[in-house]
Amino acid sequence: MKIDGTHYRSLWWNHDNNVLEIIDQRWLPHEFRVIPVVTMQDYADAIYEMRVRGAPLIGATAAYGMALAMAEDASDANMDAAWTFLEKTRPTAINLRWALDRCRVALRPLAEGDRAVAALALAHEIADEDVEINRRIGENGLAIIREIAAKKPAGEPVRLLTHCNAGWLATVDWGTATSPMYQAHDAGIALHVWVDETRPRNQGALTSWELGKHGVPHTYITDNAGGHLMQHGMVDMVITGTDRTTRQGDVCNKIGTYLKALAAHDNNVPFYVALPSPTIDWTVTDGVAEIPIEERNAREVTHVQGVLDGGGIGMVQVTPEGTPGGNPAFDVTPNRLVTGLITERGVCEASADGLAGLFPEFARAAE
Ligand SMILES: CSC[C@@H](O)[C@@H](O)C(=O)COP(=O)(O)O
Repeated sequence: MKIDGTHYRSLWWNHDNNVLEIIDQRWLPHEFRVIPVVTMQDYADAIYEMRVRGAPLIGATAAYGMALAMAEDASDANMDAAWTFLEKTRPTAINLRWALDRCRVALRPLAEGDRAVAALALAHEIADEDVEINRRIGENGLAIIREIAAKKPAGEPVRLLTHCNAGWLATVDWGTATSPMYQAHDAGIALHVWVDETRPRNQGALTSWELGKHGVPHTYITDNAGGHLMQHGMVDMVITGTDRTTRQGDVCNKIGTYLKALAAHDNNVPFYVALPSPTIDWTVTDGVAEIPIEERNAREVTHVQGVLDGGGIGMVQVTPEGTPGGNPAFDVTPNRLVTGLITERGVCEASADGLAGLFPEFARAAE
């Protein structure tokens, strides 16, 4: 993704200082700040405090955290301690555990003296793979957008709706839900994107920032506007990301996704989910019953961050003093509400058969 002409990933390795650098997303869209991640505590804080966020980016960050742990002490005991320390930072996005498991499986058989170099190489590999997966999701999603565009009157844009930020900032590059948007825009297809604000943390502002930087026309809307827009024929397709998708295609994503899927179903609007394969949890069948939903600090609901009238970034309280806030951060959309899953290997039905058809080796291994 380019920011004012410079290409960025959401994280990168600083070879001069031998340290990971990240874009501190807490300050976006108002300030673009880059910070180093130096200690194990920095890694845990970066994930928990959402300096990095989005399922794929959390996974890649955790892999670099494991690399730091191996550079400090490459023993089995420290590997297990780092796994536990990082895994507990955020419970819902499966990419975190997926990345930590992949590191542990690859590193365990190695001699302790070889683990630090191998762990860093593996973190780079996971980051690079994420970029390629998302590029391919973009190609596969582009085909769907093309089909919709072909049926529209000349000059009318394809109107998409997205929830949260499943963008470049939530991955290492491209984004998942936004990758088809960027590729369609770059292919000359006229688009307009409705961007849900996504309370409580307003990740829609991140999506708006990204789309703006890429020149994709968009409008920031309240979370409650989508149903109305769909009733009035103003949405051609919904695309969201996912934090964990079950083997039968139930999709757990940012709170409010389920309501968008219900509205889409009621209005015959296709509802697609952009799904990188590391986000599939092959051990889970029923998403509503089995996926742990992160409950975050109520202050994220009772307060909102933004630019203050006098300048500077600050928090304002929106509730009466003492009102309790509730903050479940994700919800589950059952597969029956999902039109299709856009993966790096192609598009499939949101079902056990659909996923097993595209990823037979993982489905078999999970049996
Ligand atoms: C490609 S990102 C997919 C999801 O991780 C995204 O939609 C989302 O819900 C992010 O939640 P967040 O709490 O901001 O980490």
